[in-house]
Amino acid sequence: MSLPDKAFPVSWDQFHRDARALAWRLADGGREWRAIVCITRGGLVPAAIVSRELNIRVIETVCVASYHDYVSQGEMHVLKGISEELSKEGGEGILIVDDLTDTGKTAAEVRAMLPKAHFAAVYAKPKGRPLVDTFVTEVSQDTWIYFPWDMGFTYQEPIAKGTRG
Ligand SMILES: O=P(O)(O)OC[C@H]1O[C@H](OP(=O)(O)OP(=O)(O)O)[C@H](O)[C@@H]1O
Ligand code: HPA
Ligand SMILES: [Mg+2]
Repeated sequence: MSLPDKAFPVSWDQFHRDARALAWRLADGGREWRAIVCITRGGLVPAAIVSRELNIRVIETVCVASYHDYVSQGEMHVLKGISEELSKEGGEGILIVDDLTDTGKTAAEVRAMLPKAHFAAVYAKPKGRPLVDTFVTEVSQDTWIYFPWDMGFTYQEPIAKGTRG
């Protein structure tokens, strides 16, 4: 599979703001969460921010891998599941956190483990959106989101160089 046409680069500042906006939305409902289950690895970063804002002290991971070579999604591997203590009662009172949902396959896999949990992601693409209870920004399906932890500073050609023959 090739890279989607459009790029949505996200800086650390922007990600922090968007993750905080997610926390505000979650706080609006006035619900109390007994724990966060974050989907590694991308969910670790928003989970740190949301847990700080909502004062949630119990953080569990569920370790899922499916994108094996950057943009191509393959078979889903659950490398580490969720503790029995947190899975009880179908995950009632649990907040699942991820950085984004794209096709929705990762979200569907984790939702099946915790059917009563609330699923939150910072960004959502249209295919994954129905699987998310709370998100901040929708990004089109033909857009790749570039997260700050995947990026580095590189030289950029001047705009004029690319536009003049
Ligand atoms: O909706 P989907 O099409 O399933 O894709 C969304 C998932 O893909 C990315 O994780 P990835 O599997 O690349 O692992 P990572 O979080 O370790 O980077 C992202 O962090 C989501 O968890
Ligand atoms: N960006 C980064 N990681 C991803 C994406 C994306 O758009 N979709 C699935 N994993
Ligand atoms: Mg992930």
